[in-house]
Amino acid sequence: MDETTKKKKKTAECCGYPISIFFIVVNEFCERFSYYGMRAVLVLYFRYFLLWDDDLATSIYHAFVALCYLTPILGAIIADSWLGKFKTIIYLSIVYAIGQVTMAISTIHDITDANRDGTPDNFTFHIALSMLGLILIALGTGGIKPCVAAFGGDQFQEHQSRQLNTFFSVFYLCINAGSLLSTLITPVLRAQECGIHTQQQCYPLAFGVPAVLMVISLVVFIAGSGMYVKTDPEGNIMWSVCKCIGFAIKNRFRHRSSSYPKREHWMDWANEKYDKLLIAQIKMVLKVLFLYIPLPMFWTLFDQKGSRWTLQATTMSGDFGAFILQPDQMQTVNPILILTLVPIMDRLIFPLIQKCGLNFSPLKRMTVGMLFAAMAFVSAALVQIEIDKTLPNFPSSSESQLKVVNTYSTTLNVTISPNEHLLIESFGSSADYVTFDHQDITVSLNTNPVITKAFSLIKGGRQTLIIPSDPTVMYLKEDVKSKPREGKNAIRFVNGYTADLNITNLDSIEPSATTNYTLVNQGKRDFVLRHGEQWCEFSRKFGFGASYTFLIPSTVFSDDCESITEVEDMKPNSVHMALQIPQYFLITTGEVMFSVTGLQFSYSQAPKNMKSVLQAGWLCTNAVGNIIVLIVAELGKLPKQWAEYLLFASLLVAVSIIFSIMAYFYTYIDPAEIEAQVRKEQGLEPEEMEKETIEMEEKDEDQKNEQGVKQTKI
Ligand SMILES: N[C@@H](Cc1ccc(O)cc1)C(=O)NCC(=O)O
Repeated sequence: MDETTKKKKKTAECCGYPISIFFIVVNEFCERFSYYGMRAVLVLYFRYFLLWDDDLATSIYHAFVALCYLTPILGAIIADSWLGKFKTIIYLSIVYAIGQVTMAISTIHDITDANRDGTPDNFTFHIALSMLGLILIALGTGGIKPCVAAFGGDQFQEHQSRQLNTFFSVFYLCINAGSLLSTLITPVLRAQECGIHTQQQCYPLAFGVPAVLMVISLVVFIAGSGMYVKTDPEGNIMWSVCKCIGFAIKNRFRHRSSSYPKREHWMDWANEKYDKLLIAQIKMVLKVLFLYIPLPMFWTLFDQKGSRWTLQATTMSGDFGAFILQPDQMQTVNPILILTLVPIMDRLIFPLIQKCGLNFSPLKRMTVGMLFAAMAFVSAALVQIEIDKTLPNFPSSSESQLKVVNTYSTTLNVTISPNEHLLIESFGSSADYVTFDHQDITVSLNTNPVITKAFSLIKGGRQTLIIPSDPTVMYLKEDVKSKPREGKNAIRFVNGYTADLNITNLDSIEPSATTNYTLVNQGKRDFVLRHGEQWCEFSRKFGFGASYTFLIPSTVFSDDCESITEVEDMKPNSVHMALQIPQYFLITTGEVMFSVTGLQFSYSQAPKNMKSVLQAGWLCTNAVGNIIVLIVAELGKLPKQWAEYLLFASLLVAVSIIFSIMAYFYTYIDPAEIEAQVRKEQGLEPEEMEKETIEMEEKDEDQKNEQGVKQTKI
């Protein structure tokens, strides 16, 4: 059907739904698979392929997500004023697919690995290519986002309003089915090994599969081509809207004297020059955009699932008996709950509320959704308080902490000036860290003769004083001072053997030396210790987030590794990750009430020619929410994490109260009805009216030049 045709065509239906919806829903499933699948491994790619540090990786990741929610404005402008939704989706999906392919290519290390050592030789090439890929992806995914939902809505006829509401729920289910599958699959693909010259983590596969899914998404969308209802772009509507608003403000200012009668709405000051229909449409959009002002706060809390809550999970135990859950996998609870909650809400809760005679209007649902999100953060705060009880007492920025490990042959009396006395047996350690509020210390050992040595401790750090078999060379070794990342365990070895030792996956250690920390996953791990022909095997079962120093004695080979002792520098996590389920349940219930409803509301309250614009406005609230997260992260945190969670919860409660007041004064409209009424008032038939709107806009510039601004005194 020609895009210039203005009337909706009668569409083929199945069970009361337009068949074209099938293609849109499958397209959305594939696209969200592609987006979330790529996002799931993106930070790891930055961190371990491009070798960026944690801060840079996290900042670029959040900046990318924010960009993905800002580009919808561009997509909406292109769709509503130039290409129409159908062509915009096709063209921007091509850009998106090219972006995904570019991204996948940028992860092939063999392209620049001339020396075949498994790492790229030209990082600039990989960074440039991946940034280009990400920009194209952000443009594509953000650009099509407001168009796809609105285009789906356009497929419904007026008599299908019940089906239209179900469509938005099914649409949301598809988003979450796609994202759930991809967030489970792409990390597994990434963990495979692949490569031409050397075998490395398979990022090309982890990014390649989302690229393929994006191509499939495009093909599916094109396949439905003949069945879609395609509404026209209305000319440069955004430009007309801006000019009309500008004129209203200017005209109001010109007539600011009290001798001019007031007008019902400030936009009515555009009456002299602009068409009544356009003014009525702008009023509708502004009313909704005004309501959006408090909404970013919801996303600020919601998007912390991926950051703060995942970090919280790294301090918890993911041992569920039958399976082990990694901290970042906990996020998949969100789409799983969406898939169960959306049908329950739609089929059970909302109809039940309606049956009870309660008016649970969209804006009320959104307010309740915000309150649920606030409760989720209260729940997160309670969990945090439980975790804090089990966390070590880390030093403040002005303190230093010290532990002593004795690998000398006898028990030692260790005096740390001025008045710390520790009795430490051979191959043992002090019970816990001793905290100092000064850095310079002197250590004395009761050896014969007494050995005394001065040390300067690291401010805000944790260190261990290693006393080797020759105590005169005792030395400080820096310890981990936060929970190891991703729930892993940090381990190291002190070599009390008389010669160099080789330990599986570690460099050779000299006698009396201590290795740096190595991160090991939860579960049983085996290490082989070797010196020349001699070897023994040492096994240890690890939990989550602990840190150990293993002391290897000189008798290690004669007793088959039995005599290796373990010093627990940091206890394993003991609070179970299942305690996060209530907060996930609350935030997801909030999401269903807030986000699914917001999507429907944005569509239903927008005039026909500005539906994508309003969808973009809705998505922008998400971008602003992400930017707030970035700012809060930069400004620093409250000293206690639970206090920060409570602060966010209180802010959202305050915002939801403001929103409920704003919502109270909002009157729901039927844009089509208002438009018809304005047309009637002007005595125009619908088509005549639309023609006139376009003509007026075209004439607008000429009129301005010929007559100047028409000044009518009212
Ligand atoms: N519930 C989110 C999707 C999601 C899935 C997995 C995660 O780890 C986080 C979020 C959702 O529906 N978002 C809307 C969208 O359009 O993507």
